[in-house]
Amino acid sequence: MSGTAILTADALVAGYGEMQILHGVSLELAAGEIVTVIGPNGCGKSTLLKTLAGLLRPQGGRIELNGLDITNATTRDRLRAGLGYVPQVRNVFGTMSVEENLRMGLFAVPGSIKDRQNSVREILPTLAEYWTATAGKLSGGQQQVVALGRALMASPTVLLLDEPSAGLSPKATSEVFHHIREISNRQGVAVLLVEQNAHKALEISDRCYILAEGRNQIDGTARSILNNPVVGKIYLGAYGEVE
Ligand SMILES: Nc1ncnc2c1ncn2[C@@H]1O[C@H](COP(=O)(O)OP(=O)(O)OP(=O)(O)O)[C@@H](O)[C@H]1O
Repeated sequence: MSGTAILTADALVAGYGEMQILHGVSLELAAGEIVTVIGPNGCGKSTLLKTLAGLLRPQGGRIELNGLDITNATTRDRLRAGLGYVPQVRNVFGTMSVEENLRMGLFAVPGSIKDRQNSVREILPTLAEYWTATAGKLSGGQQQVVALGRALMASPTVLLLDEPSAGLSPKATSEVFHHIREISNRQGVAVLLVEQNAHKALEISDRCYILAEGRNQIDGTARSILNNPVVGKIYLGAYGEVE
């Protein structure tokens, strides 16, 4: 990793009731980095993001954001400290307009709605095309951009994105990934991405963590993971032929 860590997870243990899913997962994220977490179905990728976002209380380990211990902080406090989260499903308010969806992004943090909306529209100019539309009537790709926009309203320093390409066409996936790259490049936001679409995600990523059975397996630069034939065969093979 280059630069100082903005988000650190150390030896996270978490799960659901008696069922432990994460058995000591650790990771670091620096400002402006895009880092992808990949791994087999059910290995705990979404559980990791939920734990970082504060939806699941860890049974062990520590999470720090900007040097602040947020291990037991509420989701609201995490949001205020600069942690944004876009879940995989139900990530827009379907009956509200795009403009109203973005307003909702500022519910827990102080700020001028108009100023923030203007700033978000500069980073995601495509929002202007469907600004007054009802969010639930938009395509999957457009809804994903709305979800990104809503998360950006709170001026996060870190964005956690759970499978932003889920259910999208290859074209829509490329567009969403382009927006993610822009958010990182132009705003210096650190992005932690969980993805099934490992190849495409790695193409826009700086680094990668591979999880298996709730544990860290391999990590390295995205390039080294993409170029490693053994890793490619085991972890990327299933996705390698998908455009
Ligand atoms: N709310 C829940 N209650 C109980 N078990 C759950 C819950 N959510 C997930 N699990 C279980 O936790 C394990 C890890 O799930 P998780 O969604 O974190 O995996 P994942 O790596 O994101 O998988 P996928 O790639 O399929 O989305 C799975 O066995 C899953 O069935």
